[in-house]
Amino acid sequence: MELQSVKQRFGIIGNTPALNRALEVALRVAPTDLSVLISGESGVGKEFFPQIIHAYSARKHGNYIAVNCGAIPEGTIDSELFGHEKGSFTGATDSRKGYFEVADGGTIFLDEVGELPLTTQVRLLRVLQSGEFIRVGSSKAQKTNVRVVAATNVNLRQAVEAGRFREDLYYRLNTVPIAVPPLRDRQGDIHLLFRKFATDIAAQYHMPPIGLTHQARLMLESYRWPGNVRQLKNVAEQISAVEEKREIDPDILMRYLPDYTAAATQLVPMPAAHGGGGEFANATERDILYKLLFDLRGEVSELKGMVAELAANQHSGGGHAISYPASLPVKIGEQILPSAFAQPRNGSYIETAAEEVTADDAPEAGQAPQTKEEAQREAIVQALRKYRGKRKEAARELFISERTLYRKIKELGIRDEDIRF
Ligand SMILES: Nc1ncnc2c1ncn2[C@@H]1O[C@H](COP(=O)(O)OP(=O)(O)OP(=O)(O)O)[C@@H](O)[C@H]1O
Repeated sequence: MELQSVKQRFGIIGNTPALNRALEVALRVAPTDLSVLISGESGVGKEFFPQIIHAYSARKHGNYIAVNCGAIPEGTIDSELFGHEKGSFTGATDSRKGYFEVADGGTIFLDEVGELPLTTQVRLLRVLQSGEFIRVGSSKAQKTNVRVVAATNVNLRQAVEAGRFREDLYYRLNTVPIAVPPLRDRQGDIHLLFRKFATDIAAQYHMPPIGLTHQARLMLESYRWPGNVRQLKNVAEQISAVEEKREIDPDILMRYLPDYTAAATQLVPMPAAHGGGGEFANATERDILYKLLFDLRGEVSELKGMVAELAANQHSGGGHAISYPASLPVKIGEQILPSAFAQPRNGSYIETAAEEVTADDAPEAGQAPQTKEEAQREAIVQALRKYRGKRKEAARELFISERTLYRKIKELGIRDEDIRF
C-alpha cells in the first residue's frame, strides 16, 4: 500500500518516521480482524487511524460507527452500545438497537475507551470474546460480528492498576497497539501542518495566506505543543483571522504560543514541567479563554461597527452599504477578520454580523468574568446556547473535544436551565 496515497485520501499531513510507522502498522493490521488500541495525547490525530483500518479492511462496505465513550452519560451508555427493550427503564417507550447491533459486519471505534464504566466493560469483554451481547432489559443473547478499534489518551495500564479498567479487557483490546507520537516528537511535520492549515483558512475566507519569517518558523518548531496538532491548527487559524500582517514574525507568533507570553501565563498558570496530565487540561482552559477573548473582541468590533454605521447614516441620511474605518476588524460568519479583507465582493460589501447585534447582546461594563472558572463557564454556556444544547457543535466552537466539554459541564455544574435557548 502506498503510504502517500493513504495520506492524500485522508488529508493527513506529515512525513516523520514516527508518524509513518504508526500509519504502516494501521495499514498492515487493517485486513485482519484483530482489535486495535490507539494511544496518544489529546489532539495528535488518533481519529484517522480507525477510519484507515476500516477503509482498508474487508468490512469497508459495512457500517463504521464512532462512539465517544466519554461523551455519553453513564446511565445510558449500555443502552446506546447494546440497545434496550421496550419498558426496560423509564422513558424506554420503544425497543432500540444499540451500536453493536447496527455495526454488525462493520467496525466500531470506541474513543476514550478508558471512560467506560466497569459494568459496561463487562459487556464489552463479552462481545469481544464471543460476539454475544444482551440488550438492556432482555435476557436473550444476540450475536454480532463487529471489529473494535479503541482509542485512549490516558495511560490505560495505570487505569488498570488503579482498578478503573479491567485487566482482561485491556489485554483483549490491546491485541495490536498503535502509539501516535506527540507533535513535539515530529518536529519535521510542524511547519508542513502550519502551512496546510494557514492555506486552508485563507482559501475559505478569500484572503492571502499567512507566512512565517525564518525566526518565527524556528520558534514554531521548537515550541512543545502541549495540545498537539489541534492546538497548532487553532494557532494557525487564530493568527490568520486576527492579524492584519501576512508575514508573521516572532513578536506576533509569541502572542499565540502561551508558554512564551506572560499575559497568558498569568491567566492560566502552566505547570513548570511538561509531561503531566494537567498540561492538557490547561491547554483546554487556555483554548476556552482565547475563544472568549476573541468573542469579546468580535462583539466590541460589532458595536464599533454599529456606531460607525449610525454615524454614517446620520450624515448620509440612510443607505444600505456599510463601510468601516480601516482599523476595525469585521466579523464574517464565525471568523473575525481584519478589515483589510472586507473588500467589496461581487460589487457589494461583504455582509457582516453587525446588523444582527441587539442592545441585549452587548457586554455591559462591570460584567466581565472575574475568575478563570467564570470565564470558562460563560464561554461554555454561550456556545451551548448558540448551538441549542448540541455538545458536538459547541465543543467544536470552543476548540475542545466533546469529552472535555462533557467533563467541564460536570465540573462547573452547568445545568440545562442555564442554557435557556
Ligand atoms: N497529521 C495530520 N494532518 C492533518 N490534520 C491533522 C493531523 N493530525 C491531526 N490533525 C487534525 O487535528 C485535529 C485533532 O485531531 P484528532 O481529533 O484526531 O485528535 P485526537 O488524538 O483524537 O484527540 P482527542 O484524544 O482529544 O480526541 C483534527 O482537526 C485533525 O483533523
